[in-house]
Amino acid sequence: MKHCLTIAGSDSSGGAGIQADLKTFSAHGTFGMSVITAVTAQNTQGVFDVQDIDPSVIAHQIEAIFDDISVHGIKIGMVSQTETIDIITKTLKKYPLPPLVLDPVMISKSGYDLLKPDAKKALIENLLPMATLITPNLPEAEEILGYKIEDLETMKKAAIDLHNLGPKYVLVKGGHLSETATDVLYDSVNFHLLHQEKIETPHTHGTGCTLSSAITANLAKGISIDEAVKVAKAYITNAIVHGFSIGHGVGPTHHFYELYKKAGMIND
Ligand SMILES: Nc1ncnc2c1ncn2[C@@H]1O[C@H](COP(=O)(O)OP(=O)(O)OP(=O)(O)O)[C@@H](O)[C@H]1O
Ligand SMILES: Cc1ncc(COP(=O)(O)O)c(N)n1
Repeated sequence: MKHCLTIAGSDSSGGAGIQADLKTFSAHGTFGMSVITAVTAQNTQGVFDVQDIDPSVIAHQIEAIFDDISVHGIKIGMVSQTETIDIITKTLKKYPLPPLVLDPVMISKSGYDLLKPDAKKALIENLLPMATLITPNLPEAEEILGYKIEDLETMKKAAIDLHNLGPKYVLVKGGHLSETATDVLYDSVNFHLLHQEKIETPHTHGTGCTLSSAITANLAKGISIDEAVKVAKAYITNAIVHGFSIGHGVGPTHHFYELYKKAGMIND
């Protein structure tokens, strides 16, 4: 069995962050482990509070895992502040690393800053070059590059410019496009377009977390980058199709729909 590690923030409502990552790892038949960078108080309606975890505790979590257990894939999500990024970078550099997927989480769907604006520089300089793959959404790619991205042509240009910042591969996600949800994968030579019609649903909490964890699990299994992203795209699309309401706002995606249906837990 492959072991996948998420280094990210906790989402008390279970739709995004560490909780979405662990569900995704399990759904892919891998063993999930976590390093918690921050604890958020959030639900389907918003983020209400954040407690950053002390950098030494972040370092100790990483060391506790790597000193004892083989890690076959790493996903990094919410990293919150410069001190957090610095300690993650410094501690990970002590170990040989498996494929590392960086989701450069900046602002929640509900509009809360999950990365302090002054930490953008550390994210770009320290974490981007360590990544096998980065998975920015359009606002994140715009924030890193400083120009507007609104169609496939500018997504391709952004992928090349982001690749020049150090990651081996780049996936620019099109969930924020107005017409389609087409993503662009750039492997330093070719573009792979992952076409998908927009699914009409309000329940998209944690889509980016889920996609990056699904890719991580696929890479941990030794699947090639283009196939890992293609299979993960099918996974997130299915998870969005079966997204559901659990509160009064933006509900989560469904990781175990087929399993629950087979077990007679879903009747539709
Ligand atoms: N309404 C939708 N229909 C189909 N696919 C979608 C939809 N919304 C997002 N996606 C897909 O979900 C994946 C995640 O993309 P998205 O742009 O939502 O990430 P994100 O904004 O980083 O998510 P999060 O804010 O939850 O981290 C991408 O493959 C994107 O194309
Ligand atoms: C801990 C954590 N990590 C990531 C997200 C982004 O997810 P979304 O944009 O769907 O709110 C989040 N809300 N919380």
